[in-house]
Amino acid sequence: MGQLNTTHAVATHTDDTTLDHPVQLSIENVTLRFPKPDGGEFTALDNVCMEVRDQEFAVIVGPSGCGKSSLLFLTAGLSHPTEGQIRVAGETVTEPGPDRGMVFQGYTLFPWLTVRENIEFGLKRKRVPTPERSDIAAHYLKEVGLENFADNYPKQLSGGMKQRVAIARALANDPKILLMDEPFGALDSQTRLQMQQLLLRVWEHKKKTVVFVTHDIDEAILLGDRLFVMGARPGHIREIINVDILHPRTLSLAMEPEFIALKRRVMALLHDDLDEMH
Ligand SMILES: Nc1ncnc2c1ncn2[C@@H]1O[C@H](COP(=O)(O)OP(=O)(O)OP(=O)(O)O)[C@@H](O)[C@H]1O
Repeated sequence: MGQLNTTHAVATHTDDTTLDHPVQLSIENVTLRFPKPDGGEFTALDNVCMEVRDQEFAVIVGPSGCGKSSLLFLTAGLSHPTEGQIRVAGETVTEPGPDRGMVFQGYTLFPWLTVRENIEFGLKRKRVPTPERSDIAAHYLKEVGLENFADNYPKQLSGGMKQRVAIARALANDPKILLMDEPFGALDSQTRLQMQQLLLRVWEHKKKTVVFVTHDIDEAILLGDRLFVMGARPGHIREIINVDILHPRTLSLAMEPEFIALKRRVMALLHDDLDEMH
């Protein structure tokens, strides 16, 4: 594939700079079962294997109930696999830790702290000295465009602004991986598009390893380097799709043939899955 006559270029595999990066997240033969109320067990995830490389933007996309959130919760250390293991930078995950930053759909800011204090929260816990803390907070306030809201409380912010604070707070701790579970799911469509652009810009600056869960195919293709398409009953990885489109990416990408072809491919996979469920 070569250059397009548009603002978005399609990468060849030799352009793909993350291919030779070390593996940052490794999900190894992970099975997750829950006890059923009437006895027996329900298998939510079946032998899931995936690897995410340093600086890669990985998107997990799939139908409702296929286990996307469960996989992210396991990676966060908020729950434990029935079988298999998860490693971050080679270390087995046993509990939540500062190496994994989390941004979820619900606004999880501390309501009694200002925007600046929310962003500084993790740094304070790590006993980072005050001047350094202030510099880091100022940097991330600027990164998410909230310099003028540093002293506001969460209740004074819109939904999009709250999620910008959540992103800044997660990044301020300099995690190895940013875990994002439908972070824009509660936002109106216009704000959601703006947030996607903001996240892309921040990612293009910071090049953090990201694992992002969504059921929105457009969002998945716009943001992701690789899509892990999941199927349900039980949850499994159906296919891994490379999104060979160079950055910077903008919303106009959705009009381009490569984007539409990828969207068709993912939709076909998800529809197959729905057909199997009926
Ligand atoms: N604590 C639990 N106890 C029993 N079953 C659970 C539990 N948590 C999740 N499940 C089940 O596991 C399956 C996967 O759930 P999960 O929330 O991970 O899916 P999802 O793909 O994130 O769905 P959605 O897109 O609707 O949020 C679902 O069938 C869900 O009902």
